[in-house]
Amino acid sequence: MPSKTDYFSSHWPSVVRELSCELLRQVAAGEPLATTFYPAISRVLADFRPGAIAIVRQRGMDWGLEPAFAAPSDFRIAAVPEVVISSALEAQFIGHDSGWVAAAIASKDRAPSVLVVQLPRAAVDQVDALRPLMIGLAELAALLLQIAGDQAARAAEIQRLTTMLEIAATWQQQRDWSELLESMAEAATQLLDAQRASIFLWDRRRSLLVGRPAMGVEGGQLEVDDSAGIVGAVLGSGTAKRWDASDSESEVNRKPDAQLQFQTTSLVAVPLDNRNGKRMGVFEVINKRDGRFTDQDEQVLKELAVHAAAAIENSQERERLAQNCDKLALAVAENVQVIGESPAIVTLRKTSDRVAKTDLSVLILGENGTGKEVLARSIHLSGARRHEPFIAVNCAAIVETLLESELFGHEKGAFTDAHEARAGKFEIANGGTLFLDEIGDMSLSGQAKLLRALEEKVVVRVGGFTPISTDVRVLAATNQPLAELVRQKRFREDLFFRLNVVTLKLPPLRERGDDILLLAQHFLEDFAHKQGHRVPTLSAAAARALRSHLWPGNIRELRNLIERVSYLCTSDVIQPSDLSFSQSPSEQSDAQRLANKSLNEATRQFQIQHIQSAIQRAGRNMTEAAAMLGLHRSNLYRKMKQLDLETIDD
Ligand SMILES: Nc1ncnc2c1ncn2[C@@H]1O[C@H](COP(=O)(O)OP(=O)(O)OP(=O)(O)O)[C@@H](O)[C@H]1O
Repeated sequence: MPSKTDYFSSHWPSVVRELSCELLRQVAAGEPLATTFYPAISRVLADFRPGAIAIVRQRGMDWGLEPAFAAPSDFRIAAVPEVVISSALEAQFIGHDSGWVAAAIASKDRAPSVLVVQLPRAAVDQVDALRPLMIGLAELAALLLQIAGDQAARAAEIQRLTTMLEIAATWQQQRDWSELLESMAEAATQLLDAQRASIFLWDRRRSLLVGRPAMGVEGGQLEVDDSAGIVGAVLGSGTAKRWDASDSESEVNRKPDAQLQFQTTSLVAVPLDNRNGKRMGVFEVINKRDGRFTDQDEQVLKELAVHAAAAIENSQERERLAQNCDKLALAVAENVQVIGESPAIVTLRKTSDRVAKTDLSVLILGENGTGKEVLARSIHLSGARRHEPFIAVNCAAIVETLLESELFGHEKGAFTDAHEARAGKFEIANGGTLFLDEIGDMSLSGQAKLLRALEEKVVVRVGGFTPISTDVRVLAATNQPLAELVRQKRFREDLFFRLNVVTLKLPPLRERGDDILLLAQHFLEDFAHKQGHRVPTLSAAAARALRSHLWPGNIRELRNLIERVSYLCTSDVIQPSDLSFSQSPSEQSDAQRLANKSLNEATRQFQIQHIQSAIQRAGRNMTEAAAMLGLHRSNLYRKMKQLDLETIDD
């Protein structure tokens, strides 16, 4: 091969120099020479009236046309006498009496090739004149072929890297573990033009390599001894290895072949190491379709292995995170339980467990502080949405003008204080649960907008135009008699039915019997734990006092009371005198508190309160309490049983 400075100097005839300038300019401009090369040579040789022109190249034992240039379609390689080609290779140039002249194309790393030209008989005399021209053209062809070869190699490298990046990107997004391994095997078989590929992950504990995918094996997974065969050797040494039938048979482990009913004839295996260099396994590709695996195949597999190891590690990390997340959700769910063993609560828990598994809308009814939000959270945490957000909105706490923006969000400048765009609760809760507390307090116009969002599953931010799809489960709660509000036209009937697919009613604490003590115990343990104290016990009298209190503030009141006791009581046993029941505002007016009740219920509640008050005033002496109430002691007991009150022995 001449060096670049030779082209335009010494021995090239000027026409070849001119042609080289023209063709190199084309190459520099990125124009392919495939179709222009032969016409250009024909021009240079025009005076010799050439017939056929071509570059032939050795292919195994035969000769074929040089694929880089498009030879004329009527060129018949068989017409070129073999001796012309072989002589040219030996002597650089030959003019043969058959009319063919040929010049060898020098090349270090390409198969031998020769420029052959057929001349009319008359021109054979001019062979001497042709010699410098042919040698110059052959040297130019060598240079161009080298450039074309370099360009093709660069294009192939770019293509390979692009494919590799695409593969790596898909792997990073792959969520399913077995699909990930299958996709790795497929990419490797394609890129290396092989029959099969497997990823062997190292199970150190069992000293096994677990190979996936493994076609034909039950469970699609193959287990081999981690020191056996080539895969074992690569795992142990950390260096890549190639093998084919000409190598020692003893190196391969034939057991997998027997299991897979397959015959390994060649293989390449490289180690799979994680980012910190820790060995994870081996990536193996089997049976090159055409010949044996090359250096380049090994290199490609090594690069694939880097991406594969990263994707496998990410996927394992994701799986670990998901498991941790599950554990966390479980731990949270354990903390958010509807505590209680009273029949009403047991039934409620059964129903709520069932609805948790669905996406049905649930309306939770109950007085203030009965645990409506706790129930809503437990439904969320027991359902498929538990890893997604739980967003609670207190509809009564938001002024009407802001409700829409709170729920649906707003765009910047939508109103005076909208200094920047903000997502609404529907958007934030996307994928999860939206808990609409105090729904009975929502204005009629707010109700209309909410209904539209629920029906269309789409929201539009205030001041915006783009519909935003939402996938939200809605749980609503109220302490108001919602059906009554519908009758009074203060709550939309259509929204009522939309929210009220399932109704769960939380009973007031005073109707939950011994649940009061279970809850009290729960809070005692909780606060003692927070303070790092021993859990105090309730004296029998204190337990009775808790049981007989009316709990207008329900569980919230109980929790606050236990919190106070936990912090203030210094003894290990809690006495009735430690229980400072706070005066509820509702207790100030029985008439007000009982206003919504039926006459029967109001009478029942009045009787309960009146009896409890008498018992307390009588210092828990039942005979005295009965006397204060103008009843016989046994009548008082009967009455208390009727009212489901716990009786006290004197
Ligand atoms: N099962 C429970 N376990 C522990 N705490 C509970 C439980 N149920 C209710 N509570 C506590 O009682 C208080 C009131 O509960 P929650 O807020 O769920 O009631 P609510 O009915 O939604 O009240 P409101 O009607 O005032 O919104 C909270 O402090 C809550 O932590």
